[in-house]
Amino acid sequence: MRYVSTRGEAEPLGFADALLKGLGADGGLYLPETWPQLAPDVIEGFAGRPYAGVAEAVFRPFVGDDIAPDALRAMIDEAYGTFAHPAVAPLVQIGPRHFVLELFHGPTLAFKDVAMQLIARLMDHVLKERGERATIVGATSGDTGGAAIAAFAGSRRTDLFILFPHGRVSPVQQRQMTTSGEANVHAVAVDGHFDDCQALVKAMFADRRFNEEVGLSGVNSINWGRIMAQIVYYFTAAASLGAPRRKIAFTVPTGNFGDIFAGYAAMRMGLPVEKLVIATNSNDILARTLATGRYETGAVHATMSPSMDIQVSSNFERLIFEASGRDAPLVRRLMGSLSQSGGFELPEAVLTAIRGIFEAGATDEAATAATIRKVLETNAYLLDPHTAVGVAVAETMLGETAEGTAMITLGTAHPAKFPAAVEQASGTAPALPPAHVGLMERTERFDRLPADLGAVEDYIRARTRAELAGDRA
Ligand SMILES: Cc1ncc(COP(=O)(O)O)c(C=O)c1O
Ligand SMILES: N[C@@H](CCOP(=O)(O)O)C(=O)O
Repeated sequence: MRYVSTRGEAEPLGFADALLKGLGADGGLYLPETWPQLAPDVIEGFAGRPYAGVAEAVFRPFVGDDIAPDALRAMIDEAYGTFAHPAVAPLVQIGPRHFVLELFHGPTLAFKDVAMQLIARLMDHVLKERGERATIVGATSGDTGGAAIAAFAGSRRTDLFILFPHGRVSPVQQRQMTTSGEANVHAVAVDGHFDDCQALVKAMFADRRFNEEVGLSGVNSINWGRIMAQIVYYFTAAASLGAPRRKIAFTVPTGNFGDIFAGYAAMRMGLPVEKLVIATNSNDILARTLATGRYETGAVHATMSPSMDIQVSSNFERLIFEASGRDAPLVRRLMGSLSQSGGFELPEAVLTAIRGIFEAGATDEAATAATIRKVLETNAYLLDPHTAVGVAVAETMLGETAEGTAMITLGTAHPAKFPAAVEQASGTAPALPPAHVGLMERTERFDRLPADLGAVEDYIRARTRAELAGDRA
């Protein structure tokens, strides 16, 4: 399988190269040249199969010959062996035809673990085969950073630099990033929003000299490997509820559009999905775009679902590429307008194509809190605020789905990652699972930097050299 850039000016790459590069040299995001197809009987056969087996079937056509089948299977088994639930991603019913897909049983209690546990192993494998090292940079609004640190901590082939917005992540999220104690891990609090962190990461990729000097790699959902890993749970969840014979809709709490794009990918691979619902908090740029056709960035609002406090939604670029019939010049024009004027107008045909598959809704803080309360009262089930955004939007969409359709809302984080918000909404304080007790007492180590490219690059250069010197010693 070859991977092409959404901006059409970077050379197509094989799986292993696309995984290590992360972002195209033209600033574009990689996508498979064609979508592999899974036949209806194969999808039906996923019901009741162990998660790792489904993952292997989904990954194989994407990975091709770049990784030997036995090695791939071993990495999949190891990655999902770190999950605390035997099903990896179990479903919980919260209404007559409404289910929450729990994606938070991994090491850092958020859905990011599903992909990060796998891609850390894949990257390490490829680097080892090539005798190379990589400097990995990541931007986080809270969860990607912790998941990346848990997955890469202690790796001798990577230095990991995670940029998070200072004062804008939950205390649990911050401790997961700042207490690893591993020398190859660097948590950096940036004076700014998540969008500033993400812009810094993209600017580092665009700086060719720096990129080559440190051997840059990325683990945000700009990396195709992240999306690929997230496709699996759309298949396992849908098949366990009767797909492809039963109709399924998904609602996805959305920020950077990576998770829901994985649902789109599953659909393109043959999974019948009635609709994909984008759920946002008051940072509702995607809901506004679907309503008006204009993608317009604005001020970031701080909410109780901080990991979705995002304006520039990276993976929307992948959707535009797809919905425009893979029109790379159009993507270049729209992304140019985004960086120059903070917005762009979607052509009518692209908007119509998107509306044919996606719907979108936004909730405010009061509705999110009310949803946490209501689901606790009716189901004795505690939602985290991000999942609650999804459940609140899904409830408004259920009436518009066909009779019998099952609605699956993605449960993206464990409520104990956001105890203050959950307690304020419901009166119940969620406790960290036993494996995480003691996290809040560990010593923190992080540095604070301005949202300035030069300062961040100098910081990384200095630490990467120190790491290399340490390795030689
Ligand atoms: C808990 C949680 N929910 C939802 C999201 C949104 O996911 P995505 O950025 O893939 O749209 C994030 C962060 O990305 C998150 O951390
Ligand atoms: N919400 C995310 C933001 C980064 O998203 P990614 O999926 O592109 O890594 C986070 O928690 O960091």
